[in-house]
Amino acid sequence: MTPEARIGAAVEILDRVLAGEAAERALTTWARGSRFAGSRDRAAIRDHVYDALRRRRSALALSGQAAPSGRALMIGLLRDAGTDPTTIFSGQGYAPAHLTGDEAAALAAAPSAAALPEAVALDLPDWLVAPLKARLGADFHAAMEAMRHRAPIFLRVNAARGDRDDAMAALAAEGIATRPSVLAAGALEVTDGAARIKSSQAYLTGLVELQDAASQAAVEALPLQAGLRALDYCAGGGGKVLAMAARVRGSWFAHDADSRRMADLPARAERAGVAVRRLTTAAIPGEAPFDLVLTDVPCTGSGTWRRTPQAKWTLRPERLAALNRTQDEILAEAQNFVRPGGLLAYMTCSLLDSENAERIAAFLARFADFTLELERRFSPLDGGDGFYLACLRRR
Ligand SMILES: C[S@@+](CC[C@H](N)C(=O)[O-])C[C@H]1O[C@@H](n2cnc3c(N)ncnc32)[C@H](O)[C@@H]1O
Repeated sequence: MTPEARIGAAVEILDRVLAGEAAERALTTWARGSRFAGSRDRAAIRDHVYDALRRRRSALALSGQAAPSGRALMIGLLRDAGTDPTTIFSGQGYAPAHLTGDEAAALAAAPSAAALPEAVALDLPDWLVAPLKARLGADFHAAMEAMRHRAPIFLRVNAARGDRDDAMAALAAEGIATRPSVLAAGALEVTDGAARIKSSQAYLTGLVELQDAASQAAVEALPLQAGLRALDYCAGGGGKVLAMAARVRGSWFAHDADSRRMADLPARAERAGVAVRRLTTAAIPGEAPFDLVLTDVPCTGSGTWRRTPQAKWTLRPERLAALNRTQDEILAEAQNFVRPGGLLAYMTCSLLDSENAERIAAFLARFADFTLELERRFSPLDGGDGFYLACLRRR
């Protein structure tokens, strides 16, 4: 496909996403109906679509148009990249059709990138600027600029299967280039060949797992002693419990309010060479107390919006408030299962204080037998996703 045809495909897919379809689904549907597209084409189109979704607000402003559409976003994105959109929207061959009179007039009247208001230039909903500034301070601008770009891909080396050098060599032999990340001892950043990861032997045999480096760093910061009994209370697919189990020997338990979310956990644990027992909510009291209860709670995911940019635009204050209530409830439930002297760990992939330090302050005000022992905050400027960890010790 020509570069113009790829942009035409992105326009088509973006229109479906703007009409309410999930980006992944729209990309897959398009690829199924477009067998002529090779893997490089699909990767380039995917990049266009995700760039446009991350930079939806600035791209629309740079197009000069009022209503978002695939064409408007791609016109704005091209302008942002310093390309004259009329050279791509040429109507020739498989290129998208010429700019209409209205599109050309809007483009001529559109502001320059330098003239965009802060929230528009940084691609943020207005209401999130103040809380993010409060949290990030002097890093606000650089961190939000980082969030406008594609996130790096990280692997976690499974210490139960091999060390970092083994993993780098095995991956390199399969055409996947990596470099060590400074964020976590077991983290590798993928620099080439990411599309091959899931079919590689290193992945299929459990030597490496896909996991963001900040998540890995948070798990590495947990004080884990060999022989401990630990419950991952919001286990989902098991990313955290598998990372903990790879670090030290212990008895590992996993729970999720929606047990279907743990469906893949047995296969992942087997691949990783660790044992994790799944528990229903009713079975937890029979196994409690635990030395460690981890609550990797549902959150806005504001630290991961590079990967899930649609979520940035759909979040509303009411949804954030509802999440805060759930976060408080989960902490209040989970503390029941921590032994005296044990640890309650709280994690989010959010940058917002209202989901992080404020929840911990609310918890400590309510449960006087816990003290804050450790707190870590990660921003995209550290290299991985935005992430938060608090460890609370029960007296
Ligand atoms: C951020 S995800 C967990 C991700 C997972 N720990 C991982 O590393 O792959 C949050 C999980 O909390 C679960 N959840 C929501 N409400 C819950 C509750 N009241 N008790 C336990 N789990 C809950 C959700 O079903 C979801 O799977």
